Order: sequence, then structure tokens, then C-alpha cells
Amino acid sequence: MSSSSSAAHPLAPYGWDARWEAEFAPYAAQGLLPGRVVRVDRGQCDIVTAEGTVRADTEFVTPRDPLKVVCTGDWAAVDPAGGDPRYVRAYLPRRTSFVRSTSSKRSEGQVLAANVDHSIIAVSLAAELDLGRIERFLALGWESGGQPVVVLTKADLVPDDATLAHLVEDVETSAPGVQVLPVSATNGHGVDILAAVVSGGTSVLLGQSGAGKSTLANALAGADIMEVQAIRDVDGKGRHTTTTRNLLLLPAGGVLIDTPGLRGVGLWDAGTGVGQVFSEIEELAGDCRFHDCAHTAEPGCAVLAAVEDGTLPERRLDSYRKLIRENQRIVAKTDARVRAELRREWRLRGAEGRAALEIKRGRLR
Ligand SMILES: Nc1nc2c(ncn2[C@@H]2O[C@H](COP(=O)(O)OP(=O)(O)OP(=O)(O)O)[C@@H](O)[C@H]2O)c(=O)[nH]1
Ligand SMILES: [Zn+2]
Repeated sequence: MSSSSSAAHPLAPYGWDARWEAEFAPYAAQGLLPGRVVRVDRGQCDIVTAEGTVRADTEFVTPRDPLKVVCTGDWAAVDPAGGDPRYVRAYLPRRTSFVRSTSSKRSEGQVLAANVDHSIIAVSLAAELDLGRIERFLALGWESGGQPVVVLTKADLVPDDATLAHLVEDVETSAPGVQVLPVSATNGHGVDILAAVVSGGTSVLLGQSGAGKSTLANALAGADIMEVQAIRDVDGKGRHTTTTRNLLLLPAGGVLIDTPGLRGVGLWDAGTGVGQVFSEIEELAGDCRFHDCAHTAEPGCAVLAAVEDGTLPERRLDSYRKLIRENQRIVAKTDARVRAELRREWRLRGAEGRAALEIKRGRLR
């Protein structure tokens, strides 16, 4: 299969590529249609296929495990025309997934979006920068398996270029391996660059309320947004004109997923993500004398040495510790096995650990 043939595919703008096509082959052999899920609600979903948007029942892809329920962004195998109702028969294994780990009683997570390539973290320049908060959103973004991008919104409100450069630099220090992009939807500054960054895949927008996500989505979607949503309704049941899509094609290329769930996503369990946000600290830790160095007072600690000589800002180390603790606490709340492990670990840490255990115990129950 050549890449030119997949580029010509009607679903290519939605991210269909030679790899998806190869994975879909067994379903194609059964006469099923490939399509991308643009919305899921009430036991049904909307799927964009080469023939237009179709509505299909999700009964066969709604298992008890919430992580396995079909969701926006999935590549689905749907019945061809004639099925009444049509059913989603299966969906392709996800390359990445944006999971909310429920902070409540249920220990399972919930998938908010599938096959996400970029997490755009919107941060307003109208308020004072909270680097710790940015780091948490980054952890969440990394955890999803996509590449995070930090967008500093409302750049027009920053009085001068030198100040702006300074702010960008501050955020860059907190975001190794991540592009930091000042953008203004008001004067258009940086919008083209962001559009180019997200043109190559599927993106989600994260950030606090008021950070400028909707404004950014509109700036990216441009005037074409209505046309994109008015895709042909092949089943002729006229239901699609009124429902909103959670997955949009962007005029400069790429796909944007914006669901209510993602909108409200907080800062939960993101263990491996935290390591990526603080990659320079994890790298330094490799040089600590002790393999299990906690970087508190150990001799030969490379992390503390870096704080000492000024190469690592102390704020970064504090933030790292805080996020790791927070993450452990949340995981412990929902996972009895980890809870038992944590207890054992605290016990092993001796008197100090026991004291900590007593304090934490109250919160874990
Ligand atoms: N000056 C300026 N204001 C902006 C810019 N982008 C957004 N705003 C303003 O910031 C406010 C919040 O923007 P929204 O896009 O609604 O923020 P949001 O992140 O979608 O907020 P939620 O929907 O609550 O999650 C609005 O009053 C916007 O007009 C910008 O580039 N410059
Ligand atoms: Zn150390």
C-alpha cells in the first residue's frame, strides 16, 4: 500500500493512513466500512465514513470495562448501508488514549478521547503564570501518549516583547521537550504557527476555564467550521444537523477533539507523565549515588547538587515532589494494591515513614 493511495482516501483528512488501513484489512474483508467516531451518546454514535456521516448503535462496543467503550476519535468498523440499525462491530486498537482516572469510588478510568497526537495546553497570559499548574497539565498530556504543546494565550495583553520572551522562557524551563507558543486570537499572532503544529494529527485542548480554549478552537477552525459540521447525512434521517460534533476537521489540516469531558478534565493520576515533565530531574537522578535516592539529604545526590549549583531551580524540585506525592495519594485512594505497597514502603522508611503513614492514614480511609 503506497502512502499516495492512503493520502487520496476520503478519510485521510481525518487521519486515516496506511497503518490503519492495514489493521482494518480483516474487517474490510467482512464487508465492513471504516470510519472515525465523531460523537458518542445514548448508545449510539456518529461516524464519518467515506460515504458521509452515519449513525450506528454501539451495543457491541460497550463492554463493562469503561476503558474499552468506544469513544470519540476511535477508528470503527461499521455495517455497510442496509443494516437497520447499523452497528459498530469493532474498533481498531488505539495508538493513544486520553484517560480520566476517576477520583471517586470506581477504580477504573474513563476514556475521553482516542488516538490523540497533541495535547494543546492553553495557559492565559492575562493572569500570573502558575508553573506548577502548567506542569500538572503537562503530566496529564504526556500520560495520554500524545505530544504536549503549551499555548500561551492572550499574548496581546503582554505590554512588550521583552516581557513576552521572558514569560515564554520561564514556561520553557518547566516544559522540557515541549514547544511553547505565544498566541493571540485577538490580533492573530501565532495562530498560523499553531495551526501548522496541529495540522499533522489529532489534537485536544486542555486548560483552566477562561484560558481561552473556545477562542482558540474558533481561531483554528476559522469560518469553515459550519461547513465542516454540515457533512452529508447518508442515512437521510436528518438527525445530524442539530447535534454538535466533538471532532472537527481543521481547515489548515488536522483534527480537533473537544468534548465536555475533556473540558472539565482535572489533574489526576499521571504517574509516568510526571516523569516526562521533569525529565531533567529524572536524568540527574541517574547520577545519584543511591539507586533509590529520595533527593532529600542523601550523600552523593546529583539532584541536590544541581539545586546547590543553581542549574536546577528549587521550585522545579518542589513541584516534582508535590506532583509525585499528589499522584500517589490519588492512586492510593482508588487502588487497594498500591495502597498496600505504599504502606509497606512507608514502614520501610522507618520512624519518619511511620509518622507519615499515621498522617496519611486519615486521608486514605
Ligand atoms: N485579549 C484577549 N482575550 C482573549 C483572547 N483569547 C480569549 N480571550 C478572552 O478570554 C475569555 C475566555 O476565553 P474562552 O475562550 O471562553 O476560554 P475557555 O478556556 O474556553 O473557557 P471555558 O469555556 O470556561 O473552559 C473571553 O472573554 C475571551 O474573549 C486573546 O487572544 N486576547
Ligand atoms: Zn538524589
